[in-house]
Amino acid sequence: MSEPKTDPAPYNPSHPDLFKVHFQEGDYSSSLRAARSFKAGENICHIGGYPVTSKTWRTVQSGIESHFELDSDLVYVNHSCEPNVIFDISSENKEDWNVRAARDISEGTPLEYFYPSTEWDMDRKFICNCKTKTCIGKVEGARYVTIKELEARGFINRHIIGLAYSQDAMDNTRDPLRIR
Ligand SMILES: C[S@@+](CC[C@H](N)C(=O)[O-])C[C@H]1O[C@@H](n2cnc3c(N)ncnc32)[C@H](O)[C@@H]1O
Repeated sequence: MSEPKTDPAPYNPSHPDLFKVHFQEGDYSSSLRAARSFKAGENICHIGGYPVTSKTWRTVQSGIESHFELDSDLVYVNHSCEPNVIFDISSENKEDWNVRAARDISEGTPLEYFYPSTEWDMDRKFICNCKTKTCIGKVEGARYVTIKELEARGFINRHIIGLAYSQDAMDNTRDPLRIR
């Protein structure tokens, strides 16, 4: 005899006054949309979560070998190569981890951040559909992006900058004539 069907738990928005999930049919096509407007530089909310032992498609990298699972609707923030929000997790104090508006954002706009600003080598890579002028094409993590391309995004977390410069130094030691 088959198990009786139970209804899935109803969606309970984590920050209804700030943003809401826009559920969309199809694999991973949902997004998070602003529930009000934000000014450039404005702190949108705190980034909270719990540490996990290995990275997945939904974790965020907070250090060279540390990853955490988001505890809110922020898990629905998609990637853009020209992002409108910043995930700032550079502080050693987790209380200071915040999502900030990278520019003015109007109500209803999808909130998107640049995934390589937190991720070095992503668990699941994908072809970007952001359709911006500066699109990097395949989103794999900062390991596969040049320092110039990273710095062009304006904000990259400290652990990623450290990893990128270490990789660059190692590459230049192997090939001193290489221009990155
Ligand atoms: C943490 S989830 C973000 C929420 C996701 N869209 C969903 O519906 O659950 C990350 C996944 O969303 C998709 N995604 C995010 N940004 C994307 C982009 N710019 N282009 C294509 N797929 C994207 C990818 O499948 C990625 O692995």
